[in-house]
Amino acid sequence: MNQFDLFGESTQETSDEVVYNLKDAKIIYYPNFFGRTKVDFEALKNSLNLRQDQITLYGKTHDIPRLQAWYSNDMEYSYSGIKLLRNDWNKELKTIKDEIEAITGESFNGCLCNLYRDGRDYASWHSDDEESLGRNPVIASASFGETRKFVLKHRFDKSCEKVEIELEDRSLLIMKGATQHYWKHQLNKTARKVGPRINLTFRRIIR
Ligand SMILES: O=C(O)CCC(=O)C(=O)O
Ligand SMILES: [Fe+2]
Repeated sequence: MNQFDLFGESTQETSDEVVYNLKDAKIIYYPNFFGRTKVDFEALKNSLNLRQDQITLYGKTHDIPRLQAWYSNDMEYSYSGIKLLRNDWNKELKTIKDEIEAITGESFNGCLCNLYRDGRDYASWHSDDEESLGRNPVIASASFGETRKFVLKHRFDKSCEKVEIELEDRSLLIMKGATQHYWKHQLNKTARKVGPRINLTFRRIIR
């Protein structure tokens, strides 16, 4: 049990902390991390400058299977050949960022926002291992809306079992240590009829 308070008052409210003991990874899950935050789903969604970005693979251009937006102080961001348009922090993201920073002791200067409109939207296997994040980045991943399944698999050791985590509304997942070097992750598609989900991944760009 990890006791903490998002607004610095003393409180009996607690959040369970689930620590995953994995080879070559440090992953902590906080269900209901944002239980008392004032930001709600619609306000958050409306605050984001979400866009349909495109990716070019083998000479063909496709819509990526979700909407996204990039927020940061002044850093541009790109991955897999997608260059994101930069936005200035807004009130909603600042509130969420402050709450995460208070608990993790980290400081983030960027946030990649994803909107999964329904079960057809997803994120395919990748690691958040862009050079701009440096070695052993801390990624803080906040979820709002529909619960969706997040899966991790070891990149090299096939004897490691896949790890599945149901990322619930108002939860926070921290990935740190060597996780991005040794593991890939994805956000599964689902055939179930599901509502929208917003995922915010706070990052620290170092160059
Ligand atoms: O939606 C998620 O939970 C994962 C998103 C993700 O992996 C990313 O943006 O790098
Ligand atoms: Fe990722």
